[in-house]
Amino acid sequence: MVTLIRNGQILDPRTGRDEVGDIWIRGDRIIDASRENPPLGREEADLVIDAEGCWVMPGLIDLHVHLRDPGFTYKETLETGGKAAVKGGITTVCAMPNTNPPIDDGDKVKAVHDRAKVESPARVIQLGAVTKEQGGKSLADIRGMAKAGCHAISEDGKSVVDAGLYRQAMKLAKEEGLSVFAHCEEIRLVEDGVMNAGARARELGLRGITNSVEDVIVARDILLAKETGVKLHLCHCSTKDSVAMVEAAKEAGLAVTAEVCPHHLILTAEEIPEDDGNYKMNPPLRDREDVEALRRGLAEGILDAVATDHAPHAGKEKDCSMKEAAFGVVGLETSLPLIHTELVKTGILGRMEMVERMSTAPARILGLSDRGSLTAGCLADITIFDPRAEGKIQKETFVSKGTNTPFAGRSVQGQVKKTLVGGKVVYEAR
Ligand SMILES: NC(=O)N[C@@H](CC(=O)O)C(=O)O
Ligand SMILES: [Zn+2]
Ligand SMILES: [Zn+2]
Repeated sequence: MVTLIRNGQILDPRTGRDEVGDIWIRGDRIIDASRENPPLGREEADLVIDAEGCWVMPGLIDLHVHLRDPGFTYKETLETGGKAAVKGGITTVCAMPNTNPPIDDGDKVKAVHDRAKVESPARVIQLGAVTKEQGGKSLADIRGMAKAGCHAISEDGKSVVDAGLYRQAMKLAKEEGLSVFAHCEEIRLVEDGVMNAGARARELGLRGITNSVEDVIVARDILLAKETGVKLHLCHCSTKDSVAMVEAAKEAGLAVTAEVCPHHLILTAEEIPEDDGNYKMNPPLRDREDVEALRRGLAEGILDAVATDHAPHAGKEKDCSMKEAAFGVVGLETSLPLIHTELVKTGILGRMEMVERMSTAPARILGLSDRGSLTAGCLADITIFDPRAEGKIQKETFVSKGTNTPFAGRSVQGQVKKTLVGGKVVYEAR
């Protein structure tokens, strides 16, 4: 099967290619072709996709997603999460292991990978837990999970409190060539906080989460990574001091990378209109100066990647006071239009930088040399995005089981038109 994507604005951060052109696909790979040297006549392609006026970019890679499968399938499944991903232009997701049971051995990683190939239209990389049952007491089967292709370990949902155990995990991860994806939260500093500490929490009569909850663990984890030499990836950075510490770590030459979520880049705690559980996530929405630091960090590449931390929950777990609500918001279907509208259209991020932070950098962090680019030989995982389309975020249209978003009703510019995974069209806008 040969597919031709015609006349799109090709955006490939790995080569810097930014021009109107064609992409040719044979089977599941992109093939070497230029306008002057097409592999076939246009009539001979099995499928021709007209991408005029659209951006053609390497499929987005989301380093941080909760698919809730197995065990919490009332919130999301491999199928619904995978469909939400490709609708959002995301072709590979890293699934966090805080399922039920938690993914803590090689067989559990393999089981998700086997099922995902059948059930999810997006590619799924299952990350492994750091400790057995995410219990924080003994190490998970890190070697077995590495063999099953987990790419990284993460205790996401919490931090490993025991620094000694965490250091052992890092040493083992390094031996196995795995990264450690760190959720940074000093639980003993949380004191039942449910939103950012500050004026808005006081006005709403809610307990606050200070920046130090994140910052002290970011510092600890960077120092442990320095000692062990493991590749450390910091999840959902939300504070200005996190950005400063990542910058310092990079200047010191450490193998530290970091991600930031759309909600932390766009919303502040001050903008939380009322005590509504749909504004509750971990880490919480922060102050304006944190948001400014995150934006600067992303623009300058101190923060490497945008990841959604897609965290679906059932309606009854979110449509309530922040005191009762579960932590987490969805993001797969809204990330690209939000980042395009709020950061690219506003001039904070170039369009090429956007693609770099959402595809090329995540591929590099995961060590996936055949994704994150549109060069010949790469997997034909491709997102076709119309930057002109006007739209609104409407939960009613979500294919995720989760509708817990703080962005409902918001106007956005840009829409995913088609998503290809391995050369096959897996999503098409109606
Ligand atoms: N981010 C969240 O608020 N919630 C996540 C856990 C996590 O990412 O830490 C979840 O699993 O629901
Ligand atoms: Zn987390
Ligand atoms: Zn998470």
